[in-house]
Amino acid sequence: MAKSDIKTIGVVTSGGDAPGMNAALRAVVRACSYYKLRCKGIRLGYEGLITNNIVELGPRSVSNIINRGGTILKTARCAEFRTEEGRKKAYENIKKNEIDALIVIGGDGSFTGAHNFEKEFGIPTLGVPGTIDNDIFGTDNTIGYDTALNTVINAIDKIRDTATSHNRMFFIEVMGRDAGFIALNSGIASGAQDILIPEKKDEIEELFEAIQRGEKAGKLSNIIVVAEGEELGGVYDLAKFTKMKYPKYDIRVTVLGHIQRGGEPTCADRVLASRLGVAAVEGLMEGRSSVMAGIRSNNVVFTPFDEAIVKQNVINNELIRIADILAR
Ligand SMILES: Nc1ncnc2c1ncn2[C@@H]1O[C@H](COP(=O)(O)OP(=O)(O)O)[C@@H](O)[C@H]1O
Ligand SMILES: O=P(O)(O)OC[C@H]1O[C@](O)(COP(=O)(O)O)[C@@H](O)[C@@H]1O
Ligand SMILES: [Mg+2]
Repeated sequence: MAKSDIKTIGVVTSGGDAPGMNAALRAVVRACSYYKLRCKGIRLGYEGLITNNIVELGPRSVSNIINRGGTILKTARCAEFRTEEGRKKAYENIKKNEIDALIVIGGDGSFTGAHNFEKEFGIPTLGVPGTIDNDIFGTDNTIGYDTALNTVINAIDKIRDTATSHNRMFFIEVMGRDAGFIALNSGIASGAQDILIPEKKDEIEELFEAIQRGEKAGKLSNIIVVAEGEELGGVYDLAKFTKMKYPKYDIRVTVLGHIQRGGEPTCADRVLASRLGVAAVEGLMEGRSSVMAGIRSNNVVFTPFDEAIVKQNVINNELIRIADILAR
């Protein structure tokens, strides 16, 4: 579709919410207004496309949301959009609402859906990476990741107070689905004795060695950060095995859970979201589609959905190395 053909842009937040999605939505709406395009918000993720839950958005519709977590459009995981039938209903509503192009703020699953939709119905789609997991190729950071990291280290700092007071060992599970970005970075920032992530093959003996090293170094309490996708086992099993091996340790488990998805976005996430929201509108106006807007080395880049979905955002081995050096 040529630049001049786009008159109305639809915008949807989809998949797990992430702090900064509202800031991205605001940027999309304000950029549309700046370029004199209409903007329509699809509520409840792809479900809103299927049920025609679509609202007109103007610059004042997004007042006072830059600082708010969650998404005012709401979001969902929508099974029906995975079916051709569901996407056909979505297309009918896109036509009914005269939407010419779609901006999808979400994760890899949402981009897969957008990509399929564009291939089937020719509606240009453009992705904005919003997920706390940071598991998307084509951007240094995803929207929400920095906020989630800060939430995690604030929580672990509190746990450290009580761990130290009681000479206890804590196993702390953090989110990330199959990725260990949150675990590795929060583990370093909170001074963890060991960090277990799915990207690194871990043996239980290595965990025990890390614990022994801590003991030899005179540590009386320990924080072990475990990514939810860790293949060696979940936090409860790891705590159980450790207790069997070292009965003298007083061990507790904390699963941080959905607290990691909420809260006001950090400055870094607000700026990232603002840049990517504007880039998404401008990208569509330049005729780009089936791509994701991202920021790499401080520059806006567009990565084809095919690549963004299939390729992995790789863990920096340097971080694994320094985590090991510092836990001594
Ligand atoms: N293969 C697919 N085909 C069509 N739609 C999909 C596909 N995968 C995911 N989706 C849509 O995207 C939504 C969000 O995907 P999900 O993986 O839950 O979250 P995220 O986008 O955060 O990774 C799903 O609920 C579904 O509606
Ligand atoms: O809220 P739900 O549906 O239980 O999903 C939990 C998952 O969502 C996340 O918080 C975010 O993942 P997505 O951004 O891919 O949706 C993961 O870290 C976690 O595994
Ligand atoms: Mg995902």
